[in-house]
Amino acid sequence: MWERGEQAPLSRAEALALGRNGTGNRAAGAGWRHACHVMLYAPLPTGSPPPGYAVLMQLRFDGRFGFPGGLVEPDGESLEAGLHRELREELGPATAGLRLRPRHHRGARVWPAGGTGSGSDAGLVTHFYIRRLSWEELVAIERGGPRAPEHGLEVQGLVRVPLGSGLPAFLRHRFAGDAREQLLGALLALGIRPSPLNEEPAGDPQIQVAGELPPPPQT
Ligand SMILES: O=c1[nH]cnc2c1ncn2[C@@H]1O[C@H](COP(=O)(O)OP(=O)(O)O)[C@@H](O)[C@H]1O
Repeated sequence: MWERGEQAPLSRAEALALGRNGTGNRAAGAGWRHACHVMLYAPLPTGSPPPGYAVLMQLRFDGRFGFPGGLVEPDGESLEAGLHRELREELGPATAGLRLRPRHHRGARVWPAGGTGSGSDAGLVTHFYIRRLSWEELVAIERGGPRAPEHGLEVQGLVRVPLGSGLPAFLRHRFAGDAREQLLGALLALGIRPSPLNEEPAGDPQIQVAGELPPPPQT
């Protein structure tokens, strides 16, 4: 079972200072694997209804939702190069020219060895990036998705996150790693939050959005 890290997010530099597989944090008896995922989003064309953004996630092979990305090679591949490689594999050729920079890094979380339930003796660091696209870039990536090498294998398809009344229901899905927390944090940063008015009537104890949703009605 994945246990949520309690610590505050680390900066890119702090997370890299932990080291990589077998090269860092020997005192803890384990190296660190680094995984990078990115939220790609774009403003909708002028005149579109609020909240005015399209935000991409993907349905993974394991039935969970997550952001595009994956594990960085332990042999010196930079975080951004690893993320870019994963994007080309998962989303296809439309991402080939996409520039991903350290300034797009929005924080990292540390998952000590065994915390993923994978049985791996390496801890995991999940890095989160946010990259704004033009509308044309986003649509090109969506259209190119079926041509990606991993389409239908690791990735079942890209989805736009429903940002209106469907958001609370979307958040009930299962998410990979800390993707749900990453999504919520990114949406809040964009000024998007689930409206209590849009909340479904029967309260679901699994839905807890920054403690802002009202308690379920007493029946
Ligand atoms: O969107 C995400 N946000 C945060 N962590 C994620 C996300 N997707 C997957 N993970 C976690 O990161 C690790 C590696 O990710 P992923 O499965 O994408 O890599 P891979 O495709 O290289 O095997 C997994 O343990 C997974 O739980």
